[in-house]
Amino acid sequence: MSTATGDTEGAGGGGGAGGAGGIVLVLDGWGHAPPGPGNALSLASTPTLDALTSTAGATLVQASGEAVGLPAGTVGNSEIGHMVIGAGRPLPYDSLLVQQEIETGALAANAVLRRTCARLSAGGRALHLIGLCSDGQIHAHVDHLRELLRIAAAEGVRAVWIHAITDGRDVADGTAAAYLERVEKLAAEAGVGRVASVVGRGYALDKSGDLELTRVAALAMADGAGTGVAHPRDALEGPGGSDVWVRPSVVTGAAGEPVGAMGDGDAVLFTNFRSDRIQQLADHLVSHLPPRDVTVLSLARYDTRAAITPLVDRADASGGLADELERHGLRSVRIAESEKFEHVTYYLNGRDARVREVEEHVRITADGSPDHRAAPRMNLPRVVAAVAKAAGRADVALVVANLANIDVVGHTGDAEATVAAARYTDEAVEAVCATARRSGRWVLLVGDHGNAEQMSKPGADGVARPYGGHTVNPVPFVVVPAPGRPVGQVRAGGTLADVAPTVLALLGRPPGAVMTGRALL
Ligand SMILES: O=C(O)[C@H](O)COP(=O)(O)O
Ligand SMILES: [Mn+2]
Ligand SMILES: [Mn+2]
Repeated sequence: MSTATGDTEGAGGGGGAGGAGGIVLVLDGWGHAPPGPGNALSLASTPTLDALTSTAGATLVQASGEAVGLPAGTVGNSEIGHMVIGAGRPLPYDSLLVQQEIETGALAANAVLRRTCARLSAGGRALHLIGLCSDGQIHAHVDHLRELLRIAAAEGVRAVWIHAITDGRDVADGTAAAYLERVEKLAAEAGVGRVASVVGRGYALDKSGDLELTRVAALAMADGAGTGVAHPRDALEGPGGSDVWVRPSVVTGAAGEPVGAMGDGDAVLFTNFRSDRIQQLADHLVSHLPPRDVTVLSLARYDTRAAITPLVDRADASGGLADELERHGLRSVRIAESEKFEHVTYYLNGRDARVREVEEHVRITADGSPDHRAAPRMNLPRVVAAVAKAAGRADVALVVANLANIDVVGHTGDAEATVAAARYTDEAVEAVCATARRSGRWVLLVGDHGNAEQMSKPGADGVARPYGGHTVNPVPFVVVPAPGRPVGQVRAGGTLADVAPTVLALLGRPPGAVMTGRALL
């Protein structure tokens, strides 16, 4: 992963910039939908964004589904959004690659998976499947679990334990019971598999570094240490208050013993296709399991410290904006709060942790794990100040900043807090545009996927519930010209793949050789 610096500029020097250069603002979760009661963006007072999105420099671009390299009809997400913004082309995302390997039969023929199943079958040992149980398609999909259960049964594995992680963030809260029921049905259809533990994603998928949350999740899955329940759905009755915070619960047998603790000779397969939130748990589990000799695999490649063998590998994302800026010797400063720091560095660079000589990373850190519902402004003033500081430097060609509020607060599902987040974001955009005018820079604003424009959604039972997940809506794309340098009408019908070519054009450079996107100017 990328190196982090404090609120001051990171190390590094060199690399002049032709002209004053520009500022790219990724407004995370900034989707477009008609005004309406569930659209927090249209409900909020956002005079600056309203004016900017009504200019000739504004259009809508696609940020979901096949336009960015996701399965058709799939909502966008921050990882693929920032990867495609950086790559200048759609990238087959891990969820699409897994789906393709299921459809072609390649996953069922995977040598590592078949060898592992054969060993478990011969030795009477268990396979443990750990993953987010929903069809949110941001981190995982229960359809992938269905295929893995089918393969395990076909390969003769007789003991398969499912360690279910409940969602409530990528799908509506209050739907965990329906998904648990769906998982049990999938196991019954496959003829193998039982739920052994149920843990909320707040514990199991923490990525803030709160290792106590990770520890209690891992102990429930590995050792059967947690609140004992007779049936998986009983875990939802606990005090957690939401699907996200279902306390680590363990299904127990007649004598109160955990039914599916991990034993010597077992194997674990993580079924999330996205790494950033499960890697903390995976690393902890790998270090906790010994002296038990347990094989650990993952469905897709993870950015863990431990070497975990993936069943499906990643697409190449090199040759993007970071490589082109380096090739032209153009210095960039990347700025974001912790929640989105990896996105404007590691993911924008194509999941490449190398910090280039012409790159500086600024992480704006928050104290503790803040309650975003109560504090929707987050650390915006410090992000804006860091942007102004970088924009004031003549050696900086490009400032890239992520304004996280609309998405991070949107994920709480609290429409009122998200309206406030949108208002604060509008103020921040006005401040950045003023900085740009003072420093003679252009500004490019773009969403990475939708979220706040849809804050309610009917659940599986048809009942409208608060919805904090992402959408398939297009996102606004706006170029604010540098003072005295008009840009004219931007082209309609674009996608996130056109952002990097547009940035390079604004910097007076051609698109990268492997970029299929084209400048929208
Ligand atoms: O991980 C999360 O916070 C959400 O599940 C996905 O949000 P992101 O794709 O915007 O990070
Ligand atoms: Mn995002
Ligand atoms: Mn999000």
